[in-house]
Amino acid sequence: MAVAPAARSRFAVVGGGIAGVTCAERLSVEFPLEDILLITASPVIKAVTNFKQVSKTLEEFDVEEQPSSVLEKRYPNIKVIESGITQLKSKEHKMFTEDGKEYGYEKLCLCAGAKPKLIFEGNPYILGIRDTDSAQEFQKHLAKAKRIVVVGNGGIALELVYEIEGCEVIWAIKDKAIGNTFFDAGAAEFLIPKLSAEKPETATACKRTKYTTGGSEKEERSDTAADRFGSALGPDWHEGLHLKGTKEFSHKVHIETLCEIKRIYLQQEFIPLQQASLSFPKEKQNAQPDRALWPVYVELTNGKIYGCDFIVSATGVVPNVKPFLDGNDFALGEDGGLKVDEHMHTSLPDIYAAGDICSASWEPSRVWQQMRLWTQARQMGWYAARCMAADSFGESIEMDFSFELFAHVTKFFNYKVVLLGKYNAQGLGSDHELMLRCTKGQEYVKVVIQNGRMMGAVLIGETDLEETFENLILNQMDLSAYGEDLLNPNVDIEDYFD
Ligand SMILES: Cc1cc2nc3c(=O)[nH]c(=O)nc-3n(C[C@H](O)[C@H](O)[C@H](O)COP(=O)(O)OP(=O)(O)OC[C@H]3O[C@@H](n4cnc5c(N)ncnc54)[C@H](O)[C@@H]3O)c2cc1C
Ligand SMILES: NC(=O)C1=CN([C@@H]2O[C@H](COP(=O)(O)OP(=O)(O)OC[C@H]3O[C@@H](n4cnc5c(N)ncnc54)[C@H](OP(=O)(O)O)[C@@H]3O)[C@@H](O)[C@H]2O)C=CC1
Repeated sequence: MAVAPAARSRFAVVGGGIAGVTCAERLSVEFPLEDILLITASPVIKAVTNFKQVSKTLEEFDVEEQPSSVLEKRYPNIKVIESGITQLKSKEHKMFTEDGKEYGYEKLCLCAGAKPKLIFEGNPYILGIRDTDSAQEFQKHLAKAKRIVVVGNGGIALELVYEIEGCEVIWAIKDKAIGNTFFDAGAAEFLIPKLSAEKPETATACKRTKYTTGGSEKEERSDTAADRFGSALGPDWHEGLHLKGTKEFSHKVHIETLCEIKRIYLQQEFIPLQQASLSFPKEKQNAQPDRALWPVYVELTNGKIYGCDFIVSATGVVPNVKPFLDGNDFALGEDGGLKVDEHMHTSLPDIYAAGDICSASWEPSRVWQQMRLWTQARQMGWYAARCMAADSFGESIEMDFSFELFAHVTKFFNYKVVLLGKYNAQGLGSDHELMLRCTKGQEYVKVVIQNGRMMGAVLIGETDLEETFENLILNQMDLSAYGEDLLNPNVDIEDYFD
């Protein structure tokens, strides 16, 4: 295809998710007289609205899907190009888009996000959930399903098993307890009863980030890069969806622990093997006492076999670096993300990265770690823009305060969940103690202590402890003298440390 002559911008950003949009907005404020180019494969952008800093590091905001024209109206020097980048030529400071155009840049920030890391990729019975389109596809399949298998033990699986109604769920996890990416076995134990309870009609109010699809009618689209690379969903993504199968019950979740999927059989492969009783002892075919026929069968590494309508692979993400960054010599982290230093700079000159696409490769604070989350996408996008500005002015810049302490507020099983610092004692070895307080059905509080200092905390329920604990982790005060009083419900901990 003939390529149109290059338009050159001083600043360009790739990606219309939270990281890219926040970066472009900040650049637009820093450089009001420059055109800021935002190139994105998605037809809508994700904008942060109603941002509120609730404490030093905890933040709340709403996220809205908007047409790019709304962003351009709010920031007249941002120009949005809706076309996927097919190739980056970093040595020439040039990018090429699907619609045959070429764009030059002086400084570029890559915010192309990540995509689901699917098991058995390519199998038509495996679904992943990332963006609005894949969530709607999932809903469509679920509406006809009697039983599904969910694989994975992180954020998406936790949300799905709780939200799905009227469909049996076989949840296959590698670990002993549910929710390994967010909490420990104690918290899992606290949450489990919710899976057998009726779901409340309306969710209880809870302070956290909210997600809305506002401002745009979804248009009919052809299969362009936009469909393949939508922005990631986020908090409350399931609220607008009807996640109901064909049955009338609320929850019916069966958990298979310490296992992975070994093999997947289509019905036409499975039935002859079963009839010949070749490799499937009857006692292991747990899930078909009714002798129902299923479109697909899953063999787990524990030897059990389940028939189901389809499988959800909620098994994490891989940063979106292929194929458009091929041919450039980026240093990659172990997780496949673009390595960035403390100034969000990749290994290549004039190229920065932020959000799910990047791997934080600086020496982090003792109580911060990267997790691919909405809040970190916003913080990184904002900070990357400030670093790009500082480099342009030849100024130095200090690491943003948001990277001092890991802080995440979310909601699982309709409980408010706050995670602070090394909430799971990540990287602390065995040299730490845990303190717990739990009231069944109400709250679960876990604190991680090392050398008398608080290193992390998990707060489930309306504990009101987040600000005090955030301060205690940040100031690293020696808490040895307080002992058990730290979690004594009869001691007003806030007054104690005022
Ligand atoms: C189902 C689900 C639920 C989630 N829930 C939460 C939650 O409750 N809390 C939380 O904090 N986080 C949550 N997350 C994670 C959060 O959504 C992501 O971490 C965050 O949105 C990442 O933002 P990003 O801007 O880095 O990437 P993305 O949002 O993925 O945006 C990437 C952008 O790059 C564009 N792009 C990709 N390739 C190209 C290309 N070649 N050329 C041009 N543009 C390109 C895409 O179109 C998109 O606009 C959830 C994720 C999912 C999938
Ligand atoms: N409320 C929130 O904050 C939410 C956040 N998110 C974010 O969205 C992104 C995508 O979510 P999700 O897909 O759940 O990713 P997560 O990274 O949260 O979890 C992935 C899970 O899949 C497991 N896993 C990985 N490979 C396999 C495999 N081959 N077989 C079985 N299990 C496997 C992982 O185990 P192991 O860790 O042992 O590898 C982990 O339990 C994440 O960045 C997540 O943080 C999503 C939903 C809600």
